[in-house]
Amino acid sequence: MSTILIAEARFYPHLNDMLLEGARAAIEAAGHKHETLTVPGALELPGAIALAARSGRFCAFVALGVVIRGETYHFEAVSNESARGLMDLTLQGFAIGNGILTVENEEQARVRADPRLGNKGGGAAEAALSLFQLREKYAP
Ligand SMILES: Nc1c(NC[C@H](O)[C@H](O)[C@H](O)CO)[nH]c(=O)[nH]c1=O
Ligand SMILES: CC(=O)[C@@H](O)COP(=O)(O)O
Repeated sequence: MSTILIAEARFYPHLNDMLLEGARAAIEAAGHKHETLTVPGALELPGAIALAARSGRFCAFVALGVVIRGETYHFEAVSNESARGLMDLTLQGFAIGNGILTVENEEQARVRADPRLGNKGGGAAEAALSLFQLREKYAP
């Protein structure tokens, strides 16, 4: 059994709670332990994961957050840079599932975050686990 770190950006707490529920359920169903850290927004997620990884305590990471389009270019900056940061870490060999929703409105986010509907938190956890398993197989 290994520990997976869930990093959550708590910008929209009620939506994040659903992502968290799905991610935790998927990790537990796979027989792993999990811990959760919280940061203010999605832009902090890659840095938080990079820092936590230095502890050497986690076999995989799940990034959870919700970015909803506003009036300015900020949406693109937060959406694209959080994804880029996570991908940079992934290509360095970290097993990371990206569960950051980038949506037009709250209803789109709700449908995707709800574990009984889109369950994107659970999907991100399963993606992290799949990369972890590949690393165990090819680069143990
Ligand atoms: N607008 C959203 C943000 N913005 C905040 C940034 O992520 C960041 O925390 C701030 O710029 C300080 O570095 N974050 C989200 O997670 N969702 C948003 O919709
Ligand atoms: C991520 C966003 O687009 C949003 O939260 C920021 O809104 P705005 O562009 O209206 O400042």
